[in-house]
Amino acid sequence: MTQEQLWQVLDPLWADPRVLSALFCGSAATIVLLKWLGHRQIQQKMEEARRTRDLALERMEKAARRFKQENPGTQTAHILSLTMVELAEKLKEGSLSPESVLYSYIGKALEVNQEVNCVIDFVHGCEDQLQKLKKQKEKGLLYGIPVSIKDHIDCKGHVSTGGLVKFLGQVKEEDSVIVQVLKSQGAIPFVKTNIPQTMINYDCSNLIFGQTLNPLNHQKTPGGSSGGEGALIAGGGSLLGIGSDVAGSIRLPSSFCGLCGLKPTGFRISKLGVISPIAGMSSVIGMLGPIARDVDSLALCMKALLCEEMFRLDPTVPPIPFDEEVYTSSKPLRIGYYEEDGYFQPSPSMKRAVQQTRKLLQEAGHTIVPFAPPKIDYMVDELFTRGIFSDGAAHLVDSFKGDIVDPNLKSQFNTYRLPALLKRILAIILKPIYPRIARDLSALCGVGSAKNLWDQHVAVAVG
Ligand SMILES: CCCCCCCC/C=C\CCCCCCCC(=O)NCC(=O)O
Repeated sequence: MTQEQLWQVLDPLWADPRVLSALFCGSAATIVLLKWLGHRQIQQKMEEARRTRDLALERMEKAARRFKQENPGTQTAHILSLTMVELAEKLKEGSLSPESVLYSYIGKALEVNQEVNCVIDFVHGCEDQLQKLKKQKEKGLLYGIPVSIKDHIDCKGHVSTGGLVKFLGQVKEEDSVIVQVLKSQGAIPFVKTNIPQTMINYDCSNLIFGQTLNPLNHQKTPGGSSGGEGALIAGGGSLLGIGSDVAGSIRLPSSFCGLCGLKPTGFRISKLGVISPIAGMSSVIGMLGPIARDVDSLALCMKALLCEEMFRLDPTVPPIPFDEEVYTSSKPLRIGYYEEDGYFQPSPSMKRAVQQTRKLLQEAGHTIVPFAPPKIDYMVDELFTRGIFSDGAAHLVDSFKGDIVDPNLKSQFNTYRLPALLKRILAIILKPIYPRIARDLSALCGVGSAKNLWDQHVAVAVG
């Protein structure tokens, strides 16, 4: 049949409004059906992940119960009350067994989880790690210390979800480098903890595992993105956690939960075996780091991590060990501080904390120098925000494909996915009334070209 003959057959049909409306309704119904099927598939995957999580929690419960029955004399309350440094000493000298410590923390983590929903998986290999440790002659710096691990850090046999459905089912075949190093130092990674969807957020909620609450006040968030860590440690269910931080993800939950956290200098710790929805973004350097109840725990963790094993497993990590001399030195220091950075409004409690710290440092003989962070608007808008979103948020928006956006992230996500032209027009309109929002919107357009990205990297390097 020629094209002309085909049109002769079709022409009268096209002119018929019933055919047109049937075609329109059919297409609309197909789109709705496909969307519904996609949605249902996502829901099913999330339900499956929740079932797996519930089974893991049951397994934890059984392990803790069995240990309690077999060891009724275990001084759980005493173990849980010790600082990490005290615990490490007792484990090393043998006055406490790694079993008693691990199972005490498994039991407590379950209790805290019931209250604030912070644990998403039980690292079942922890019981094998325990047996392995007992056979080793050499005791590492973290011998017998249970450690909680943020969701996106790979643990062999477990999924790193990023709070995203697309990663569900992808069971990791290897431990991340940081988990390998922790184990080589005698630590026992025992649970994985909750995060916000994608981790580019300061709350702690995703549609797979739900919202994590702050144990100090259930009306509040524990902060994010290492919010599961913050909640678990603040609740007493772990005494050392590994989080990650690009733009506050260790520091915010530590602050919101009354804990200590450290974002180490860039590249200090290996990130091999860690997932990220913005992998490739290198204007603001992300790092893994510890969260704990006190500074000495952070120092002990860093001392343990900055070891030959880390430098061997990831040769891109500078082989510089922890500087004990600097850490223990009592030489007076010259320390800069500010109460307000001229951009973000500090709460009265934040100001108070800075003032109290300043006073204590002065009393300890240090020289305290107030300073104003230079070119703050340029630093925050052009180097930080435009740096994180140098691709115009394209990678982040892509990571939501095949997923449902958590309601907590909806306004954030909707802003990111606006076309660049619209963001630019809105920025121009809003500039006279809301200059900061206008600058944010402009920064969210990204840098535009590879040439501009190189210029941006230079600007970050020279300030
Ligand atoms: C009209 C509304 C305008 C909204 C403008 C939004 C501007 C957003 C600017 C900055 C937000 C950056 C959020 C970054 C969170 C990063 C948390 C983090 O460190 N994650 C990494 C990790 O967990 O490793």
